[in-house]
Amino acid sequence: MAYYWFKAFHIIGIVVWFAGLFYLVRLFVYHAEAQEKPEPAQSILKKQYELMEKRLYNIITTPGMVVTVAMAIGLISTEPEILKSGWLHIKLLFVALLLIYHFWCGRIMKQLEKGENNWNGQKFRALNEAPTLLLVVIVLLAIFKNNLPLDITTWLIVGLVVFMAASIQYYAKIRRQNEEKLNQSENLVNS
Ligand code: HEM
Repeated sequence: MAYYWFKAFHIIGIVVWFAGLFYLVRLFVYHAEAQEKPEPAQSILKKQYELMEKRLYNIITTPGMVVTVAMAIGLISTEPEILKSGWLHIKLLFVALLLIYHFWCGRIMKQLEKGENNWNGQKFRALNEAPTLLLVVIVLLAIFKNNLPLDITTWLIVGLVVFMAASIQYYAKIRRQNEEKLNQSENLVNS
């Protein structure tokens, strides 16, 4: 029975962790764009995003990670045989990448606070696609385990995820270009 409790809270931890990671990097997008705004808007927005990022990272994202990992340790300690499974070893490689991404985001947060990060919104938007790919691969490994099919269906699904991520980036780019054009024509009318 303990195994099911660990698994339930493992999945709850994952949901919380990913919600935090996705929202954090979205805040980085707004934060980076705020740095291009005129004063006093720039300082006001910067302060607000710093506060939101810190709270999100410390109260949601990191606890989500801790719960996920702690419950995984619980799962393994109740069924140590699992440690011999090949799929778990591969999954752990991707989880390691996810952990690196998590702490790297924490570093970016501090750099933004000190004004030491000069990434633009576009770069952060692209960065926000990385956890999507990790999520898909890790969940597929956890579900299919050693039977993960590497046939056309899997590649079609991975291709679809990449296509969706690229389409979102493309749509955001077109929308920003239209906004810039609108702002330029408004400035022309006002001047
Ligand atoms: C320290 C890192 C992790 C370890 C050691 C770990 C280990 C495990 C173990 C032992 C199970 C039980 C497998 C079973 O009952 O068949 C499990 C289930 C699961 N894990 Fe993880 N996990 C980790 C992180 C993650 C992450 C980051 C995700 C998602 C991105 C994830 C997704 C899942 C899912 C969806 C299940 C349920 C699979 C099922 O019931 O068939 N895990 N994990």
